[in-house]
Parts: sequence; structure tokens; C-alpha cells
Amino acid sequence: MIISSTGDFREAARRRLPRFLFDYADGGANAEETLRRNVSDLSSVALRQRVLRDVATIDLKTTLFGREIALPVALGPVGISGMYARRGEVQAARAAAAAGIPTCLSTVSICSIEEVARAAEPFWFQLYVIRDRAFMRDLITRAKIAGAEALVFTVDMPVPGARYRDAHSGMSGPRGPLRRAVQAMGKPGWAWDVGVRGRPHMLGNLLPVLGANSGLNDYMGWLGANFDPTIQWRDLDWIRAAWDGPLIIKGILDPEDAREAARIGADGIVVSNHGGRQLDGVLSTTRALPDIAEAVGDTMTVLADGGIRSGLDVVRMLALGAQGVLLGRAWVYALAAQGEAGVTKLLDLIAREMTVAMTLTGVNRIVAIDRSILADAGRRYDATNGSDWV
Ligand SMILES: Cc1cc2nc3c(=O)[nH]c(=O)nc-3n(C[C@H](O)[C@H](O)[C@H](O)COP(=O)(O)O)c2cc1C
Repeated sequence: MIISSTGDFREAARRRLPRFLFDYADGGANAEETLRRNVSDLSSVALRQRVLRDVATIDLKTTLFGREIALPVALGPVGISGMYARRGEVQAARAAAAAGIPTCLSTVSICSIEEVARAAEPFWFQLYVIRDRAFMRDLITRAKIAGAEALVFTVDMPVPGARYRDAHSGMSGPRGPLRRAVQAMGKPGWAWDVGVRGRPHMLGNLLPVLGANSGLNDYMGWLGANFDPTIQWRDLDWIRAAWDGPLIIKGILDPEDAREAARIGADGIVVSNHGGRQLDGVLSTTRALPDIAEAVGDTMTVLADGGIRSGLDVVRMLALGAQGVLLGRAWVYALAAQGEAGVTKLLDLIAREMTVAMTLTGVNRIVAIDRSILADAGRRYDATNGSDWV
């Protein structure tokens, strides 16, 4: 099939993957309202077309946490992405490194920190709040030794969200292993490439705690049993003390929480609702971002994710106040569709679309992107007025 957009990668991924894996990536929590809002609110942000402004040279480079990168984009943490292509985290990391952007590895990846760090440049590591603090400390140490340049601490998953699609697909629920095996048989391309040649399918970073049981079945159970809902802001002091590099708090959706993150000494935040996979019904990140950027943008680096499907979307997030963005499903669809080559193609597409957007909004540098390139610049989303931009 012809692939010219993230939507095409999504369709190619749907054709290639067993249903449980496609639905796991594609789905969200409950009725998936927030997942839809992330996409639709972002794509409805209108850009302001400007012409004849000499934009012959467009520079997409920027600096995040002291490191120059080719685009204001990173591959965000996505659990079990090693199931979407053979040793998928490594393939994605290679594509990101070649494109000059960071890869952020999930705690719950198939490939381990050590396996991915060799391919990723720059390499960030994402940590979850786990009951076993000694194990968290071990992961921080492993990330540091492996050369991680930033620690992304995800705080919006004290418990997993209600994901109805996973119950239906066999990702969770009764007879999961049997249903997954039947689905895999119906996708022989995936079954040979990933199911057979992509082994081992264990959660690489959790081997020390799960041992030989760290397979997919244990993944959902482990998430539920080991995430820690008792954590509070003051518990983050020890993480700040244990990690001396850039610390980024991921999963902020409220200006008050953004201020707390600044107070504990975080260097950055990711405005995120976990791609609509946690609390359905919360604000889209598009709507949450402007107030958060206003609250803390002068004191820390504000990143954002959720619903980014194109280079236009990247430019929109920057205009709303982000200094950089994380891709989620977009890169997973590309990885599932075409492996490393797919992620390379996606990043090239994003760069080309950003160039078009910057050319036609009359800005030639990333730092010059602000609300002035939006058609509704200065006007804000009025939460009291329902769902419209006013
Ligand atoms: C399949 C899947 C797995 C994810 N796993 C993680 C994870 O392990 N850690 C994490 O911090 N966020 C995780 N996320 C959330 C992403 O990092 C990101 O916040 C979200 O995907 C952004 O929304 P988008 O996919 O609509 O762009 C996951 C998202 C998806 C789709």
C-alpha cells in the first residue's frame, strides 16, 4: 500500500498485527473520549497563513536539556514496543538516532536498557512509580550506567486505566494466551518476524524481579500489582536526589501540578494524559497546555504529547507553548508497519511537514514559533463555554 501519512502507517499496522497488539496501541480508556479529543482538538488549532516573508532557510534544530537535536521531537516511551517489530525498541532507537532525535525507553519494554542504549543517541529512560523502591533505584542506576541523558518519571499511572478494548482483544481477560495465539496464526508475517525471530519476548528491564515469568501474560498483572498509588509529591525528593541529570515529570495536566514539579526541582515536564489511556474525560493536552506553559514555561522545559499525527501537529504544540513534543502511537504505527525503515520515513515526513508549516506561517526557527502563528492568537479556550475555542 502507498504510505504518505501517519494514517497510512496506522492502516498498515492494523493489517500486519494480531488484533490484541493493534488494539493495545490504538485504544484508550473507557469510551476513548480523551483519546479522540487529543487528536481532534489538536488538529482543529488553526494556523495563521503568512506569505512573502523570505523563509528560504528553515532551521528545525533546537536544544533540549543542553543537547542540540535535529527536530523538537522525541520518541516517547511506549511499553512492549518490541512486540510491534522484531527487537522493536532497538529498531526505533536506530531510526531516531539517525534522524538526530532522542529515544525515551519505557520501563516495560521488551528490549532492556542495555540493549537499547547501544543504539540510541541521545537516550532517555522512563521510570514508573513501582512499589519496590529498591528496584526503582536499581533501574535508575542501570540507566545512568548505560548513559541515559534524561530520566522521564511517569506519574499518571498509579493504577492502570480501564481499557475495554484490551478485554475484548485478549490482551487481558479470560483465555488471553489462547486468544492471542489464535490471532497470531492469522498474521503469519508478524508471527514469523516477531513471534518467532523476535524472541525473547520478556520484559527486559523486569527480568531481575520477574525472572522467566516476565512474559506478556505477566505484564498486565504486574502493572496492576506493582504500581504504587500511595506516592506523593514529597516522595519524589529521593528520586531527585538519586538522579543528578535532567529529570522530566511526565503526565502533568494541571498548572498546580506543574508548579509542584518545578518545586521539587524537576527540569522539565511532559503535558500528557498518557494518550487518553488513563482517566477518560480529562482535558485534551491541546487544551491543557497553554495554561501550564504560562504557569511554568519560564522556569522549566515544557514538553507535550497526545494526538500528534503530523508535522503540522508538532508546530501547533510548539505554538501553544511546548518547547518539544513526544510522539506515541505515530511511531508505533510506523514501527509495526515497516520496522526501522518505517520510523525513519515517519520522522522524515514530520520534518517535511514542519518545514511546510513554518514556511507558510512565516517563521524560520523553532524558537520563533509562538501563539502569533495561530489564527486565534491571544484568544484562549474558555472552559466555561463548552467545547469551543473562543
Ligand atoms: C501502546 C502504548 C504504550 C504506552 N506505554 C507507556 C509507557 O510504558 N510509559 C509511559 O510513560 N507512557 C506510555 N504510553 C504513553 C505515551 O508515552 C504517550 O504519552 C502517548 O502515547 C501520547 O499520545 P499519542 O499516542 O496519541 O501521541 C504508552 C502509549 C501507548 C499508545
